[in-house]
Amino acid sequence: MTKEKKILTLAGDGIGPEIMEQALHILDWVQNNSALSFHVEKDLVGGASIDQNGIPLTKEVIAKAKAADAVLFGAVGGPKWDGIGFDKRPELGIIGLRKELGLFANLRSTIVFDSLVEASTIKPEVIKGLDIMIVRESTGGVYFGEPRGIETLSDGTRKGVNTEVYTSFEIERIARVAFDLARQRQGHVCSVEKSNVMESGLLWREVVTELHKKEYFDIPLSHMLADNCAMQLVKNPRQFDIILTSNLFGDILSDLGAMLTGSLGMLPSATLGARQQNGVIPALYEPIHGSAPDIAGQGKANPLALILSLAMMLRYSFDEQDTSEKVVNACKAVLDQGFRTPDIMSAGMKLVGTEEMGKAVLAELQKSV
Ligand SMILES: NC(=O)c1ccc[n+]([C@@H]2O[C@H](COP(=O)([O-])OP(=O)(O)OC[C@H]3O[C@@H](n4cnc5c(N)ncnc54)[C@H](O)[C@@H]3O)[C@@H](O)[C@H]2O)c1
Ligand SMILES: CC(C)[C@H](C(=O)O)[C@@H](O)C(=O)O
Ligand SMILES: [Mg+2]
Repeated sequence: MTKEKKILTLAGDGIGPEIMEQALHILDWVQNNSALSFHVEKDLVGGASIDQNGIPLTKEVIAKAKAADAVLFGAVGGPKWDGIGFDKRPELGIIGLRKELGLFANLRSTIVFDSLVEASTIKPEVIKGLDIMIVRESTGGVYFGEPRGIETLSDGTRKGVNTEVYTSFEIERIARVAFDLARQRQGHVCSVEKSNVMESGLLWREVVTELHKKEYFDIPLSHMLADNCAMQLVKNPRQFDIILTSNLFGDILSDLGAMLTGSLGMLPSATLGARQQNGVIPALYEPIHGSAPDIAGQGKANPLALILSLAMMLRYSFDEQDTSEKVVNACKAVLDQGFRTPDIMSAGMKLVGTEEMGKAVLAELQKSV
């Protein structure tokens, strides 16, 4: 009998709760159809937590996240909380969890499913078969660097400051993740920075090159400046296998990657920390998109990015490759059958809402047993 796995679900704001509801049905199915058994606890994060507790991430939630085997996360933020200061914004819910749990490796899987080739705004022949993993550093860089803030100068004008900081330890740690993944995928790594204008970028390039020379010389490695990378991702995205990059560049390039796959609603992610003494790797799984305030509450959101994040959870946290593949294949099958939420809709397809899409995936899974 496998030990019960603890999962903390944090649905968050906007479309977060809508897509989480569908993911939880899939989780139930997994529990009933695999050796895994789950203890699922739900809590508040982001704006929902601000409304209830006055802050976006409570100590209790941090403690529950640390005690869990995995966290499944929806999305945070929205116009309701726009005026709140940076020390209390809903987005601190996710940034704080990454920092508190030491989740430094954000893996953003950018895959174009065959039946969605037409949903992308990029020509089919450019993106067909695309499979990129963006390895984004997620506990450092300009998101956390000091000094930061907004100050009023003596002449009454104001100055906003953020600082990009990377240590060689942080760069080497995330580079290892990228190289190890490349080895598993028999792939290659493109390391992306701005070493032409930023010292942190130059250090990034030096550290990655050093590590590659010492321990990963069997893996093909290239370097690219981030602005060129954005252009190359649109021009010829299949030249990439693994993109290794910083927190900020990874954030931007992964939204770009999402549109290659058809929609922000299609891109899942896993954010992992270092293995702890008890053998557990802290992990959080979330779609890369936000709370989508423009469609929240309308039952239109695409739940597939979160369901695919759940599939990543089965793979990376619970070593359930078969069940993970079943979930991915069920998502592929519903797309092959023509089910489309509005974000991926095209002529001749079957327009469905969040719930119908979730049910269609579940129905496919039920067929697979
Ligand atoms: N991890 C997170 O929680 C996360 C990530 C990104 C943005 N945000 C926050 O979300 C809020 C809104 O940000 P934004 O509008 O810039 O980005 P967003 O990702 O919420 O939305 C951008 C666009 O993509 C669409 N979209 C996103 N997810 C979708 C889905 N699953 N199905 C269909 N369409 C989808 C939205 O409708 C919108 O048009 C902000 O407060 C932002 O800080 C949170
Ligand atoms: C909400 C925000 C803090 C977050 C980020 O910038 O990391 C989001 O855009 C993401 O991509 O996960
Ligand atoms: Mg983002």
